[in-house]
Amino acid sequence: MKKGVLLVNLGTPDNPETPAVRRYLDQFLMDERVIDINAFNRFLLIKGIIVPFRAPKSAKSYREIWTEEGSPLMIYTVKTTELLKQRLGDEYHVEMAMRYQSPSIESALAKLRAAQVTSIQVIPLFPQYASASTGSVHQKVMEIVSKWQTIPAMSFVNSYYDDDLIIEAFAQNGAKHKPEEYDHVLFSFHGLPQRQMIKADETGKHCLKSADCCQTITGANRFCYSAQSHATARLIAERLNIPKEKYTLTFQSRLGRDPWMQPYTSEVIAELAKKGVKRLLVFCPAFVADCLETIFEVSVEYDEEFKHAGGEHVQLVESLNDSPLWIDALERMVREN
Ligand SMILES: C=CC1=C(C)c2cc3[nH]c(cc4nc(cc5[nH]c(cc1n2)c(C)c5CCC(=O)O)C(CCC(=O)O)=C4C)c(C)c3C=C
Ligand SMILES: [Fe+2]
Ligand SMILES: [Fe+2]
Repeated sequence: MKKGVLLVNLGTPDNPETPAVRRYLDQFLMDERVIDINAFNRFLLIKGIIVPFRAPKSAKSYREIWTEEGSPLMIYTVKTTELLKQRLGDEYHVEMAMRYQSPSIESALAKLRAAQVTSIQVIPLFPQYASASTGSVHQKVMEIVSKWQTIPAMSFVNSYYDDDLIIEAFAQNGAKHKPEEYDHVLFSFHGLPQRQMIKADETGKHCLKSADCCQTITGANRFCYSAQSHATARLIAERLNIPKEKYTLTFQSRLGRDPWMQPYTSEVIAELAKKGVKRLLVFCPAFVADCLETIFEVSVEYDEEFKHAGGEHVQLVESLNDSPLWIDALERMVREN
């Protein structure tokens, strides 16, 4: 009998045309953990404003990154799954799913059930915990499995923001670009609304109560996406000997008008260019696979904004994708569970 492993990434549209992007955004943004406002307002905002306006614009961006094999996020997630299967051998049954669109978590769990696995280890493909990403995956898996007559031993990976192999994998990808030859380094993480950051502090006494609340991990902020992001950036910078004054942590991909985690990548890029920074190296360690947010938002949009403000070049550090160290990290996570 085999042990089950379920890798879950965010999801991507089935194709880069507006109807498919609309279906994707609709399912994604109607998730109560992603747009965490009351159900009626969420319905009006998403169905009435965000999806109709955003779908054609996002579809255009998706067409820029789409390859003959499909969406980069899907390609790398499939490759990662295949490589992990090879590493783990016959003792394990590995399946892959996407939180939104396909392949669904329902279908992957059905395959694990049909394979009569004795246990299921759920690994969301997000190094830092956020309710909107990891939490949503956990909730969806629990909703489905809780309806089964017999429930196997379940385990859920929360985060791996400080895993030494993950840090090494990002650092090695960065080292290829010789960070010492850049004027400045950014660690640009996917952002979240500030209210989601505050909700992660169950004590109500820590988050945003001091300017350095995210600089150390404590009981109150152990599940804070921002504090975990700061730890990831600090560890990569230390590993590459990048001095504190030469790097900045920022948050990208803001959606809507509410305040999100700060500082915003686009504002810092413009400020750096105005200060005379010409060459900028950008790590995106919230993503384990290159996707729209890295290939398009950083390499195309931020590069344009940076040049417009007087800079010369934004260089993206490629994500973990199918790198052997990333597979080493996953293999160890599974075997040590
Ligand atoms: C790192 C994990 C992610 C978190 C946390 C997250 C939160 C979050 N995202 C949105 C809105 C959008 N995100 C979009 C794309 C996107 N987001 C992530 C990861 C996280 N999001 C990835 C990997 C991707 C790329 C997917 C791909 O197909 O390549 C998009 C769609 C693109 C666009 O229209 O800009 C939206 C919208 C919110 C609102 C949110 C938390 C509140
Ligand atoms: Fe996102
Ligand atoms: Fe904080």
